[in-house]
Amino acid sequence: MNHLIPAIKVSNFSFYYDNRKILEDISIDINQNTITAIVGPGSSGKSMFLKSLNRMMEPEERVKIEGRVEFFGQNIYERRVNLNRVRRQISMVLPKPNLFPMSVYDNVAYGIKLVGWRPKVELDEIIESAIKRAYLWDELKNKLRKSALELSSGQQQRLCIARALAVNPRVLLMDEPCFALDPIASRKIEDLIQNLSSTYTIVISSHNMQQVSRISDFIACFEKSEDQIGRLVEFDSTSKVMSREYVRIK
Ligand SMILES: Nc1ncnc2c1ncn2[C@@H]1O[C@H](COP(=O)(O)OP(=O)(O)OP(=O)(O)O)[C@@H](O)[C@H]1O
Repeated sequence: MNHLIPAIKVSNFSFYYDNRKILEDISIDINQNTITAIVGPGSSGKSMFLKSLNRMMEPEERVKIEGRVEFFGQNIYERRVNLNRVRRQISMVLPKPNLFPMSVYDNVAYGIKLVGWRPKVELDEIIESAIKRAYLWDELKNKLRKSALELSSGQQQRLCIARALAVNPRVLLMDEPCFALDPIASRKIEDLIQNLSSTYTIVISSHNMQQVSRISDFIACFEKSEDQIGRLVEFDSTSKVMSREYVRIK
């Protein structure tokens, strides 16, 4: 892969919760328009790491951080950073669809309205475009006023992706996006993620190595050592990590 440009550059990042060290000394470049998969055993800090990339875990009394997370050169943990802007540009999708009990349309509109008022015509256009980018338009164009909770789990998760896309992010963080889905719905999400990577930078956490080998360009392997601290132990292109994995399994 030529001309890799880091969208997010993490340097010597450590994360503490209630004075307990959860992640230690993570350094990694998340390259623009690539899919980076975070893998590792349970409780190795994958979710905390993802949430650290858009400052969802805000440093306060219980949360402390060390090191830097730079988004196109700007440290997002600097005080003067506009947090709403960071979270808009680095958008997150959670493991289980977290839609509100409102219509399909209103769910996607929700995030846009938080950002500011827009005329109805413009809102309609943004919502249509986001649903199209999530490859859901054909399925949902006649159901925009129906409750989002009536959709299948796979459709709900893709609608969450549409909602994340509607605010025009540059990076999509996806924490086990296929967690609650059957294999067919999972494959649709995988296809969608691959298509989106030409426009967006994507970071996904997953327990499913087959899925990771199918869709990612880079793999970051986290481990939890005896001291219960999560560390990055390997980061390389997917082909290299998978070939080493193959040798280990053999
Ligand atoms: N809300 C929380 N409060 C306190 N500690 C937490 C919280 N969420 C996670 N932790 C702790 O942080 C550590 C890392 O958890 P995290 O959820 O990031 O791991 P993970 O690798 O994503 O796990 P899994 O694969 O099981 O989802 C664990 O030791 C966990 O107990």
